[in-house]
Amino acid sequence: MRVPDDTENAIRCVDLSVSRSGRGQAIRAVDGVTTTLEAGETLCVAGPTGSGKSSLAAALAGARDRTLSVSGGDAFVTGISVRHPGRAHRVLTYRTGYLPQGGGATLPSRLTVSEVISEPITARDRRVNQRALSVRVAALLDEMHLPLGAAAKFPYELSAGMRQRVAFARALILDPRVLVADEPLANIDLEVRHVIFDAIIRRQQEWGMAAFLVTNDADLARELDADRLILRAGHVVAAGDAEVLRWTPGMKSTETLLVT
Ligand SMILES: Nc1ncnc2c1ncn2[C@@H]1O[C@H](COP(=O)(O)OP(=O)(O)OP(=O)(O)O)[C@@H](O)[C@H]1O
Repeated sequence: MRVPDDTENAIRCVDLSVSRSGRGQAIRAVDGVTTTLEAGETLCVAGPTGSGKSSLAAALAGARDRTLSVSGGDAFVTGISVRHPGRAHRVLTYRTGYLPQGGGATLPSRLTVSEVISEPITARDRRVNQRALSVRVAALLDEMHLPLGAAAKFPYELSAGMRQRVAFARALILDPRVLVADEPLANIDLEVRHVIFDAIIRRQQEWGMAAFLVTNDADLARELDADRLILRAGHVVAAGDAEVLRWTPGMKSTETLLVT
């Protein structure tokens, strides 16, 4: 099987629609989104609650979620279709580091922090060199400003902010080409904000990691010199770079928010 590989466009959404089906009827959580994120760049997605940000992120990350389906258009992540990834799904989730919404609060409770962080590797290959893995986990703990002793602890023994940094480390363990992080700053104290910021910048500079971030934090978008995408009711209402947001005709900037 030859897996597509687009090294320029980390993410390319083409009229992408994503449906959610809960107990009731399916709804279109994301409706006709077209956007591109190039390698090495950052895109911050903002919008009010229920506007489809998390559904978009989950679809792009190839999350296994029965309530979620790509119902129109497509998106290509490093060239791999998220609508019909087929056997390339494994490569898609290998190239993409995913921090789901509430990632810190939903860590596997029976695993130690070290096991949680290394799970994306151990789940793929059980014969991994344990010593090399421990070194890698230790380096990530250090980068996340977490004590080395946290490795042997269980998630419930850590604060919410520490757990979020553990979830972030887990998203980074495979040296992803694309980071999809849903509210990466959730529960993160002001003093350690820069840890998240620095980790993203370092990887962008080292290997051109692209970052797709769900955040309503305008400061983060500014600090990362990110492009912006503003959603409302599943639609893109504005998009642009850090300086200029272009509003979709018919949308009033005052309606939307948050991103000034
Ligand atoms: N697991 C789910 N099952 C069914 N419907 C869902 C599910 N998750 C989200 N939805 C619905 O999909 C729509 C988009 O929600 P989504 O969580 O993607 O938006 P959001 O912008 O990320 O919101 P928030 O900022 O509150 O997280 C909403 O109408 C929501 O009710």
